[in-house]
This record gives sequence, structure tokens and C-alpha cells, in this order.
Amino acid sequence: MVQEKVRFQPFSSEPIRLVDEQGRWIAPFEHGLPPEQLRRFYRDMLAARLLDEKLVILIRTGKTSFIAPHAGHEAAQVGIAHALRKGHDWLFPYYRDMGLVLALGVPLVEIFGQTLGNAADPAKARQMPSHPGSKALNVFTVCSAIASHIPPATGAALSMKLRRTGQVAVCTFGDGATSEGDWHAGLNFAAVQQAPAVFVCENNRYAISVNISKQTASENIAIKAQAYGIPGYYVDGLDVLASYFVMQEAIERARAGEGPSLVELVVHRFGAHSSADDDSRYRSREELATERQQDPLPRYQRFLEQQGLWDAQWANELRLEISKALEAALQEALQAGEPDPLEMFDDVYAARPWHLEEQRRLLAEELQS
Ligand SMILES: Cc1ncc(C[n+]2csc(CCOP(=O)(O)OP(=O)(O)O)c2C)c(N)n1
Ligand SMILES: [Mg+2]
Repeated sequence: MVQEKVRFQPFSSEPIRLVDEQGRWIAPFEHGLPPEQLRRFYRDMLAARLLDEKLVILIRTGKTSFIAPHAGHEAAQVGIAHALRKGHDWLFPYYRDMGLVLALGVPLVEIFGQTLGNAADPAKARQMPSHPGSKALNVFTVCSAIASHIPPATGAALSMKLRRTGQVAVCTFGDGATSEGDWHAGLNFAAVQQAPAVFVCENNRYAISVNISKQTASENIAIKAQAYGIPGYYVDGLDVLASYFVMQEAIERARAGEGPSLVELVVHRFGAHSSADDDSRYRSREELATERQQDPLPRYQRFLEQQGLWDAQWANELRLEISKALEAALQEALQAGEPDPLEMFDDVYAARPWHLEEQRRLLAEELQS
């Protein structure tokens, strides 16, 4: 239930922020969250950060071919994950959402199987690394083509409305995606149809090397919602509680039949765009150093300290526990081995056509010889 006091102002000139840089709760209402949940947010942010570090090791040691670092996006992603009804609502993520799918509950072994492209991957290694999905948890598989998942998210939301399933489609993307035609088509149609969708921009102010100043002349991304006749929330995405509460309001609003919204979570991208990018060519190290000072994890740690929910021993044990879980899952995924090449002929047709039967037979013979 959305409490009356947690009604946020759309189109604010300053980002919505509930916890300041010193970790002080600055909202005019009580957060009302139990200690376990407040600590859970920290746990999931730390797990996301440590996963990111592990993925960097996997690319540097040649075990995967592509990563899109999500460090700096953790508060936003954990806030989104906790606002969804897990396994009921649908998530249409993008490639930088590994921390989000982890917080949503996609098992680590699947995440590593997907990263390695081996038999531990439920998608049978048919996707690019960093393109997760989960049938069990209603996570639409990531599509590389920027913004191409936005109209499908709208379509899914419209279907949820027509079938009265009580579900919501949450669709994430970057700032660069907002310049695509698909983005406009998807938001416009969702607004016209009052589809239960929430569109979430993880605005890190870069689309690879293109700075936001070259992306849009609008004062921010959230304000674009005005043109579609839906609320646009401008939010500090380095604040996990602001991300969570605004997302919760937008999702429950959509579920209650009040239509879609656009949520802009302003974040930092601490890494390069991807493993195929050298960001030192277009972004000064001074700029990055300043952003790192605003790291969402220490900021939330300061909040927990002030709530009396922090102690160093707990945090150290947590770090150790997560690191062990990451390593164990990685080892398990590594042992899964290569997928069976013959699987490439499965899952596309209900009945395999003769020419694929023929090719499958030829490959099977080749593999046996
Ligand atoms: C239609 C399309 N155009 C270009 C690309 C190449 N491309 C991949 S990621 C990317 C930048 C996207 O930036 P943004 O939406 O801000 O997300 P971020 O990576 O910053 O999280 C581009 C241009 C693509 N994948 N698809
Ligand atoms: Mg971006």
C-alpha cells in the first residue's frame, strides 16, 4: 500500500532525495521500514558491487567476452528490485542491470552461466554476456538494440491491463535510449492506453562517450513525461531509499489503474561503458574522482550508522559471506562446461523443418567423428 504521506511531487526542479550525503534522513515522513529491510538494501547493494568486481576479473582473465559495469548504479537498481512484486510483475531490463537482476533473485549460478555462455545459462548461451533474463522471475531477456524493448514492455503492460492480472511492467534503460524513436512510441502508446507500466531511466549522463548535453536539450529526462501526459519523477538514484520509495509509488499507482509514469534515477557510471571502451579518452579523471566521492554505498552506510543499524563486524561478515557465495557460484558455473552444440536446433520451431533436421544430423555425425 502506498501511504498517503509518500506521494511524491512529479516534475520537481531538484532531484527527490530522502537521505542526504551525510546519511541523514531528510524526508518529511517516517520511513517506517523494519531494520531487516534497511539492512537488506545494504546487503544487496554490496552484493551488486562485489558482483561487478567479479565480472571485471572475468573479462580481464578472458573468461567472458563482454561486460557492462554497473558500479555506481547499485542504489537505483536495488531500489527498483525491492519495489517490484518479485515473480509477479515483469521486468524489461537493459544490459547494465546485472545488480538489478541479482537483487530481484536471479540465482548467481545463472548469472555466471550467462556471463560465461555455457551450460549453466538457462538461455543456453544464445545471448551476449550481460544480457540476462529469467523465465521463472518474469525477466524479459535483454536486447542490445537500444530502446527496442520499450514498445514490447508497453505491449506486455497493455496485456496485463486487458487480462486484469494486477501485474505491472517495469522497463529500465539509459539516458541514451530516450533519444530513440522506440522510446517515444512506447511511452506515448502506454500513456494513451493507461497501461500499467513504469519506465525507468538510469541516467548516468553518458551514452558510451556522448555526454547528456549532446543527447537532449531538455532540462532533465523526467520532464519529457509532460509531453505524454504522465508523471515524471526526477530522483537522486544514488539514494537507495529515494529510488525505492518513488519506484514503489509509481508501481502501485500503475497497479491501481492510474496509468504509467516515467522515473529518472540520476546515477554515476564508475566504470567504462563496457569492456570494449576506454573512457579515459572522453571523461576526465577529475570528474570521475568527484563522482566516486558520492559513492552510494558509503552514503547508505552513514544512514545505517545513524539509525543504529551498523556495526563493522556485521559488515565484514557480510562481505565475506557474499564473496564466498560469489566464488562458489562461479566455480559451479565454470564446471557446467560447454553447452551441447546440437541444442542450437531446439526451441525455434514447434516442429523442426526438414532442412534443420538435415543440418542437425550432419552436425551430430561431425561431432562423433
Ligand atoms: C539502436 C542502437 N544504436 C546504437 C547502439 C550502440 N550502443 C550500445 S550501448 C549505447 C549507449 C547507450 O547509452 P545509455 O542509453 O545512456 O545507457 P548506458 O550504457 O549509459 O547505461 C549505444 C549507443 C545500440 N546498441 N543500439
Ligand atoms: Mg547512459
